[in-house]
Amino acid sequence: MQYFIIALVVIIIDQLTKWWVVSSMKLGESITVIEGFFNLTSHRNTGAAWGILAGQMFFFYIITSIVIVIVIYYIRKFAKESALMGWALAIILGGAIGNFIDRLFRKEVVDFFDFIIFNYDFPIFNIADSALVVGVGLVIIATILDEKKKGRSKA
Ligand SMILES: CCC[C@@H]1OC(=O)[C@@H](C)C[C@H](C)CCCCC(=O)CCC[C@@H](CC)/C=C/C=C(\COC)CC[C@@H](O)[C@@H](O)C[C@H](O)CNC1=O
Repeated sequence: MQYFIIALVVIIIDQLTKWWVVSSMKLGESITVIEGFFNLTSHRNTGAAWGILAGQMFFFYIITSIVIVIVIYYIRKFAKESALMGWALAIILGGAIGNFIDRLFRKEVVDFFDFIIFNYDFPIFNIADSALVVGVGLVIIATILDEKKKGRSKA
């Protein structure tokens, strides 16, 4: 159950930051945080990463609903065995719902983290995207650790 609270915290932080960007920055406005490396830029994306499938909201509703159902199923199934897996899935759940809320009510996703890495202006993203990427990374780590643990117990 506490994993759903973690997802809720991610959603609240995500929605609060997006609300701040929408209410206090003009579209396209950019605030330099670290010169040449990190800006806060008010951006909108009607697609997924890199703007793929722009405008295909119905597709995103379907995909995100499937992601949410699968993650909830795995939280119920695996979170008892592995707290790390529970946290990872909860963070993914929060990220998926965070962007889902934007797609439902705004018909676009609010992005603002603008990093320029080695002169490449990485696509502008948000807390929900970060949660999704970090969550997927943690699922991979939890799975590897779990396989190692199983391997040791068999040996
Ligand atoms: C992170 C998943 C994207 C997120 O998926 C979601 O919502 C999920 C729940 C629903 C999608 C419809 C389905 C998954 C699509 C998978 C995908 O796209 C491949 C991703 C690979 C990954 C390997 C590293 C890149 C990551 C890139 C970015 C994030 O870097 C932190 C740049 C984000 C910016 O383009 C920003 O404008 C995006 C905008 O905010 C909308 N966000 C989404 O669609």
